[in-house]
Amino acid sequence: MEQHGQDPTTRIVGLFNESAELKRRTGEELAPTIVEAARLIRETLLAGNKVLACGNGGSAGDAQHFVGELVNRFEIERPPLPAIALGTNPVTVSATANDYSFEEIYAKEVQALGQAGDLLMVISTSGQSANILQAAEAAIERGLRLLVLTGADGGELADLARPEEDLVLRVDSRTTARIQEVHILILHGLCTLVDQELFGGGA
Ligand SMILES: O=C(CO)[C@@H](O)[C@H](O)[C@H](O)[C@H](O)COP(=O)(O)O
Ligand SMILES: [Zn+2]
Repeated sequence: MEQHGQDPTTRIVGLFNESAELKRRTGEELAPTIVEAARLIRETLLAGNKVLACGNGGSAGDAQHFVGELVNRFEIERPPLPAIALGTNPVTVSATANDYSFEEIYAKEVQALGQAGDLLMVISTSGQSANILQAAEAAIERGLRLLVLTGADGGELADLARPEEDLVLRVDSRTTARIQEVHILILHGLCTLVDQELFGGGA
């Protein structure tokens, strides 16, 4: 809810309350689906496959953050897990965007790196970013499964997800920043469950 015209301190307290309320509500709505998403990640890794992740702007950072925690570690000592954040090589991204289109930057990497059985995590608060939609389409074509983190009404991205194979975690808000704040909590929840269910650990 927009609350302009307030003094800055009140505005900031309002932001914290809005974020906390959305987190509380999303936890109640999505906890079982987050548990299923962790199962999808676990099945992918146990089958010897890997996780790819992508997003734009802040969500690109979220994809990289999550991958960092899989490859390094989260809360316990455990072996590194195979995960790759897409879009992190400026040479690949600029060449693809320049020679083809910005819409293809992630799809090309999915075609290059994705193998049947891998999981592609796509993060888009609107569910409408063209490069993310093309990545999801390329993943489906190559036999990957999708884990969709989105917001708003899920956009075309949520519609691409197949009920039997993919999972959608949709945060029920229209504000990009608030959705991203909840996405980060979801990602940390997934890390905790991966630690716990694959290695018997976690705080
Ligand atoms: O971090 C933020 C806003 O908090 C921005 O960088 C935001 O991620 C960008 O505008 C993205 O391009 C939005 O894309 P999407 O989430 O709609 O796919
Ligand atoms: Zn941001």
